[in-house]
Amino acid sequence: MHQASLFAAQPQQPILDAEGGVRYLPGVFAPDTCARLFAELRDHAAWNSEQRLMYERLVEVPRRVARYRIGRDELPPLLDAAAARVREVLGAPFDSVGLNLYRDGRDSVAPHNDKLHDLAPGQPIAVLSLGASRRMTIRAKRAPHATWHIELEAGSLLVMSHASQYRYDHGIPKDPGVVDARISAAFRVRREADDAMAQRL
Ligand SMILES: O=C(O)CCC(=O)C(=O)O
Ligand SMILES: [Fe+2]
Repeated sequence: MHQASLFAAQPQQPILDAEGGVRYLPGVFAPDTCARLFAELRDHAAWNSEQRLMYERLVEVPRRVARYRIGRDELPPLLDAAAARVREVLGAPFDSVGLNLYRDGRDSVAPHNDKLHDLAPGQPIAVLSLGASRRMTIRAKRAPHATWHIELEAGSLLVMSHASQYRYDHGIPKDPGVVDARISAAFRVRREADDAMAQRL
């Protein structure tokens, strides 16, 4: 089975497809920008605990989350600036951002693909990492389940194509060695925003 670990100082593209596959871009944001944004989000984002139905029981998801519509909700100011930068770097009209707060290595996100029904086809999903590094596991849904482990460092963008969500799951496994917090900001383009833009062209 294909297994690869990436701990990269250079851009990487572990998965290829017609929409850019999966790319890891380290160092897009400078360390001091990341530190300020991390502190702003940790202290001022509208964090929620969410519950999920699992085996007919409601359980709390093992992280905190917050969501904003870019251009419609009032974003924490540094997040607004970061969103503009991510739009510019990737040339995609991101209009929503989902935040995840992993308080320490006991927090995690289970393997999943991002729900595609309200996302614009052909547009990427970009995950900005802040705070502690955490390892993302990306795994092909089909046997023999090729797997990549990518160390997501502060300041990096992990960019996943829309198409990749059909063929791969991604997750952040628990890691007892991690004692510090991490925040990720997942930028997405909603389907309706893309339609509205197409109608204006
Ligand atoms: O925190 C991460 O790096 C991944 C988050 C994620 O997969 C999601 O919000 O859908
Ligand atoms: Fe995800």
